[in-house]
Amino acid sequence: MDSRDWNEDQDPEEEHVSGSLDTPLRPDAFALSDDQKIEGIAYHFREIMHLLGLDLEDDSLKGTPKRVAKMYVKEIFDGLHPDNRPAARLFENKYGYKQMLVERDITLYSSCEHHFVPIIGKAHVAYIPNEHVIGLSKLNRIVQYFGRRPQVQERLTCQIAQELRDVLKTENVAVLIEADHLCVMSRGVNDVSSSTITSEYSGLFEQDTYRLEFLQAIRHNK
Ligand SMILES: Nc1nc2c(ncn2[C@@H]2O[C@H](COP(=O)(O)OP(=O)(O)OP(=O)(O)O)[C@@H](O)[C@H]2O)c(=O)[nH]1
Ligand SMILES: [Zn+2]
Repeated sequence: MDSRDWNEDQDPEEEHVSGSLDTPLRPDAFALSDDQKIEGIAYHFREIMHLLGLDLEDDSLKGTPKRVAKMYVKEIFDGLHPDNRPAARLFENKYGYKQMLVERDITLYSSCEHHFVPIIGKAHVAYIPNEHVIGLSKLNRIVQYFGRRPQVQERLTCQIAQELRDVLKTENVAVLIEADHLCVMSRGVNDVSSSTITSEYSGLFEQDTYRLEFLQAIRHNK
């Protein structure tokens, strides 16, 4: 493949207005293999470095285009590919557990889709089970999967909540994310003290009692 073909048929003026929670993807987003994507991204990243005036013969810099491309495709953006959606390990709720389960302080790494710099934070999730409970680590994996995309924090929050509702077959779900955006901290307004909180509550969590119990649980010191 000539990596310069990448993106050729996309009209840069075209507006992508999506009414759904889905990350806006091209219809042919999965037409290329990972290796083809890495080759194309490395080519273009080399061009970016070249335009910045960097010496691509330097032994520390010459591997960077490929390194960045691999990092995008295989690591920080691998949540774009549905093949990487975590399998949800469910167990029968034999114990009849009917209270809320809160998994708090889940490490969150994501990337700002406006500037392609990191979003770093914590996600707190809760649900009230019906017939099934989920393996705890799968809650972390769901957060990780949706974090590993270019994101805005609002969509990230809603995507995680929707996935939990789908997987757990219950509306009784809460998600709260508190995060620092490097695009706000290290450039632009250069504000290192502000942080961003987003939340989504559905089912019983729309009621104050449940919401407050959740908020209290995530604020409680370990
Ligand atoms: N709502 C929302 N905005 C975000 C998020 N991440 C970054 N942004 C904002 O996206 C906006 C992009 O605005 P622009 O004016 O196009 O970009 P900019 O010129 O770099 O703006 P500044 O960051 O103010 O310098 C900025 O205000 C960012 O702070 C997010 O998760 N949610
Ligand atoms: Zn940003």
